[in-house]
This record gives sequence, C-alpha cells and structure tokens, in this order.
Amino acid sequence: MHARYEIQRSDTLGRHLAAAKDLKPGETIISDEPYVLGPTSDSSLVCYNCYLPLISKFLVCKNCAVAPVCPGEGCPESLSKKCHNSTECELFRDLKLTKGVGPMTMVQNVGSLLALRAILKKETDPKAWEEFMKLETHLEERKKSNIWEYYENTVKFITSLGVLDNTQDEYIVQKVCGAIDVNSFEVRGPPIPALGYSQPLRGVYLKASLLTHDCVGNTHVSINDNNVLVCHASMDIKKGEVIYYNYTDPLKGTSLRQHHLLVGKYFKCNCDRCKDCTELGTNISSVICTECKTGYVSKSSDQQWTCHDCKKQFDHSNIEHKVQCCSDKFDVINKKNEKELEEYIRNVSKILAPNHYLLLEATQHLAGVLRDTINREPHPTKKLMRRKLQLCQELLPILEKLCPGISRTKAITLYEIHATMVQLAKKLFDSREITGTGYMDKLLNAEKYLKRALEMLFIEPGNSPEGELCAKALEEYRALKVTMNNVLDGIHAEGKTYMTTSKSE
Ligand SMILES: C[S@@+](CC[C@H](N)C(=O)[O-])C[C@H]1O[C@@H](n2cnc3c(N)ncnc32)[C@H](O)[C@@H]1O
Repeated sequence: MHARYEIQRSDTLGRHLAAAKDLKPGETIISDEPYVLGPTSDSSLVCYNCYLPLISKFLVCKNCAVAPVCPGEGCPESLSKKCHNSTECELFRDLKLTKGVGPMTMVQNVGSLLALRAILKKETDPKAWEEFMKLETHLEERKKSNIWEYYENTVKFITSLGVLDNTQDEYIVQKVCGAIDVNSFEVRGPPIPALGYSQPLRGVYLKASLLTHDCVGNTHVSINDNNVLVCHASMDIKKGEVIYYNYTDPLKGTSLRQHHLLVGKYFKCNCDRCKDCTELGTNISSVICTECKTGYVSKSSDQQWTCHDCKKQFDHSNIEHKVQCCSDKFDVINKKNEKELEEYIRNVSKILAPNHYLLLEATQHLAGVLRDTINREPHPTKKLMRRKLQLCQELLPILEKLCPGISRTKAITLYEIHATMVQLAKKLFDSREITGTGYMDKLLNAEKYLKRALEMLFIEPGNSPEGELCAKALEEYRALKVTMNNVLDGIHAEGKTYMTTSKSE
C-alpha cells in the first residue's frame, strides 16, 4: 500500500500528519493496533481480562494469582480478546513472588492499570515504548495543575512495584500519565449483559496519536471489536493538506469546545470555526437580541457580545448568565419525557438562537424519545411522526455544516429521517390519504436518505451499534425495494404508469 500520509512538524501544531496523496472520502488512512488499552483512571473494578464490571464478586487469575477476573464460568466466550495476556500474567506472577503483590493491591489500583501496562511495554516492546515516550505530554503545564497531585497514587503504586529501575520513577510515571491523557482515544468496552451499555475504556494508538485537531475534522475514526483503530478520510483531502481529527463534540459551542481542549489537551484552538463568531453561519452559541428581537447576539474574539443586526453590545455576564440558566434547566429536566422536552424547547427558544447547542441537544433527545414511542406503539399517530421528522430535518443542515462528509451522527440522522418517512408514507397510503403515485414519491424520497446513510455506515465496524445499524439499514433497503415494486405493481394493475410528481421533500 502506498503511504497515504506523512509526518510533518510545525511550530503551532507540533508533529502532525499530512496527506501524501489525494485522498477520497471513505479511503482508509491509518489502521492502528493499540499500544496500550485499559480502564479509565476513575474506573470502578473491572475484570483485567475482558473489562466487564466486577460488581460484588471476582476470582483471581489462576496462573498469576494477582489479576482480578470474572467469577463463575469466567469471561464470556464472545469476549475472547484476552487483555490480561500471557506476557502480563507472567509479569504479575513475578511481582507476586518478588514483591508480594496480591490481588487486593490490583483491586485498589484498577485506575492505574493503563499506566502500568504502558510501562510494562518497556521490557516487552522497547521499540514501541520509545515511540510512546516521544508523545506530547504537556508535562510542564501539568506540573502546575491539580492533575499532578491526582496521579500521585499511580506514582506510589507503580513505584512500589519496582518495575522502573531508577530515581526518575515519579517523572516517568507522570510522563506516562500525561501521554495517556493527551493522546488516548475512547474505546467502547464490552456491552454489559442485561444493562445494554458499555463502560468506556481508553486506548493509545501510536500512529493515530499524531492526528492534529480541528473543530471541523476531515477524518472519521472508528475502533473495531478487536480494538483496531481505523481512520478514514471523511471528505476529499488533497495531497499536502493537514489530516485533522475533531477531538471535541462538534455539536457544542466554541466556549465549551475550547475549554475542553485547554483543560484536556493544553492548547487554544485557532481553527476557522473557532475564529468565526457565527460558527460557520450556524449561530450555535448565539442568543436572540433583546433589543431588535430578531438579530442574533454572538461573542467575538475580543469577548464582546454584539447583535449581528442592530449592533447593540451586551454585557457578557448578563448573556452568559442567561445561557447558564438554560443549561441548568436542561440538567434537571427528565430527558426521557416528551412533554418536559417540548416545554423546555418552547421556553428556551424565546432566549436562544434556533440552532443553539442546548436546543440541538434537546432536539436530539426528543427525536430519540419520539423514535422509541413510534417503534413501541401499535398505532403511532401521524402527528408524532411528523414532529420526529421535523426535528431530524432541522438537525441535518447543521450537521452538514459542522460535520461535512462522512459523519456518524449524520448517518444516524439520515437513517432516522428515512425510517419515519417510510412509516408515515405507509400510514397515509393505508388510510387512503395518498394515492399509489404519492406513496411511490414518498418512498423514493426516503430511499435517497437511506442510501446516503448507508454510504456512511458501511465503514463502521460490524459489531458496533453503528455497524449493527448498517446491517439493519441494509435489510430495510431490501424491504423498501420490495415495497416499491409492490406499489408499482398496484399502480400498473390500475392501468396507470408511474411518473414521479415530486422532486424531494
Ligand atoms: C494527540 S497530540 C497530537 C500530536 C502532537 N502534535 C505531537 O507533536 O506529538 C495532541 C497535542 O497536539 C497539539 N495540537 C493538536 N492539535 C492542535 C491544534 N489544532 N492547534 C495547536 N496544537 C494542537 C497539542 O499540543 C495537543 O495537546
């Protein structure tokens, strides 16, 4: 395979990746095995082998007699990744024999397992360790912050094991913790049986850790069941252009994204979106002007809140207090309750710009609640379907701007639009509110959304929720084709020919 990227270095970005050739959307740029994988630093006890939570009982690995593992029959067969592998097991056995390390020490230090595993690679994979130690750590900034103190327990624990051999133990352990914090990716843990969710893990990937950030990325990253990270181009990337990955949530406003980057990654983002107070015309952080009542008030780079239309300037504490009140209100409402979400949207729409991130978040929750109701009820109403469709269609143009090209949230939104269009069209046809031709028009329109969703979902790993959605969407695509043929047959049976009457909805 020809190299798709090259490593470059600049004063502002440090080491980063640039395209070594023109890259097409969906093209694989990086495929990367984890250097290290493990529980987060604030994790409760999990099995060292499969990462399922150990709630009240656990066994100890038979060989090393140190690592806490699943009780009963052991780890589920399907989770055969063996994260507590034979190399680690032997190292732990040595620690038991030479240092008297017991299982309770490991139980108490599950939050330091990732750092310990990263350090043990020094012996087992010295070349990778060398690369790992070159990662950005921001050690000087960390020394001056609470994070240094936060990791003191990890320093104590690892030092007590005697796995490092010099007086620089504290420095090395803090450096390892810094490299993990600055460079790790969130990895989905195994689904917890009966609960249906997974605990997040963290993984460091040496190649992917060189991806630099932009609030509008040009890549799509997924991590498959074997914990292999795959980075695809999400749009056209020309040879020589920087390859970006968005470290933050694209549906959050600039202040929140910048705070996240500053606190967790130690830099101030200066991308085009961050420099534009309208955030690419979305006004995702803006409020409605109380002076002219129609314009949007946004914060410019000089921290001044100004109405784009009437130019009135507002006191920052006043606006920020208003937004904070809307955010506090959102925190306390029941996000599974349709009425509460509708009321919240109605109330804050009087204060916040229509695409404000708080409204987008409420919209996403409400669309999810409506989806569940529509799929659960035997006879969901058209009103419910139309409302869900409206919410998803409001979200789509924002996603097109903030996540151009291939995007997971966009794929899910497109899929949901298609699903509701199909359900609504069937209901209208069954109640004879539309003719066969009208039904066909609506199905063709839904098919366009489904095809776009599928184009994006195809690159998702098989066993991820998105991969499962891809399989479901493919089934529904086949079923849609069958329905369309049946509808066409019905039209022909009436002696008519089908000619589309609408372009799109
Ligand atoms: C995951 S590392 C990326 C590789 C890193 N540049 C290096 O030299 O090893 C993340 C760090 O890269 C730097 N970085 C990434 N994106 C940046 C950006 N858009 N502007 C400034 N610095 C950035 C920051 O120092 C950040 O903490």
